[in-house]
Amino acid sequence: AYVRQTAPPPAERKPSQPTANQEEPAADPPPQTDNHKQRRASSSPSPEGTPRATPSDSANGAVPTFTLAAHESSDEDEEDSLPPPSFPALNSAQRASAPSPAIAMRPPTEVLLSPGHSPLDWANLQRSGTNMAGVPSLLRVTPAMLKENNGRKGRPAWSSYEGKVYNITPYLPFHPGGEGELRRAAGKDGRKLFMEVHPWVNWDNMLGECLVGIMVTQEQALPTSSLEDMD
Ligand code: HEM
Repeated sequence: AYVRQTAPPPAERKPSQPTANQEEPAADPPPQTDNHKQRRASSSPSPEGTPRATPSDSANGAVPTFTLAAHESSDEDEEDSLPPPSFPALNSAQRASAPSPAIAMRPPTEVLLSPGHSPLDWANLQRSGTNMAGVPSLLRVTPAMLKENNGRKGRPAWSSYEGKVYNITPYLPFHPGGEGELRRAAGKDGRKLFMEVHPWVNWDNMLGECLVGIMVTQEQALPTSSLEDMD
């Protein structure tokens, strides 16, 4: 037969059940903040409301109430560590209802992506493992090569981000900010433009299958000066 182990002392049990006993009136409540009182008052059982267990019905009355204060403060710690709210979402009410100049840093961009070019379509294409770099193997890309591949005159559009070079050509019709905006980064380092608009976007996730290679200096690109030869 199953024999129940001796329960741990309440002080040890409490942290794993942080909210369980919050609404139970304590026999002898400790001093509390106003905020705490309000919360408790709004959730306290009324005689006409749903019947609730009274302290005498359960062992909860025995739980030391000082842990409530401990929980309260840990609550605040969690809130403090949350990241700040991000820029208003495209579909947020703040944007829709005449945003204040202080909040709207620039007007919302209305970009209509052609059918089959939604973010989900791009995600599926990336996941399919299709190599979209347009090169047979990873290259060492010199500044001159990057500049050359600017998407004009039938050439591919490359763009570098923190030393990695991506072929952004296949992504152009998928870019939620529009093809024209993305083209501004063609043939150059796009990090600054990128970070000004959407620092929350992860370019390596988005363009992993478009990786062309890494940036090197002109000298590093020369066969005679590769790292192996220098040893
Ligand atoms: C190649 C790297 C880039 C990738 C992977 C990329 C990806 C994205 C993604 C995923 C969004 C939607 C963001 C969201 O809804 O939160 C977006 C929006 C946008 N992107 Fe890019 N982007 C890139 C480069 C750029 C560059 C270089 C510019 C500007 C020159 C730019 C301008 C914009 C704009 C204006 C929007 C619309 C944002 C809005 O209205 O909230 N993007 N981009």
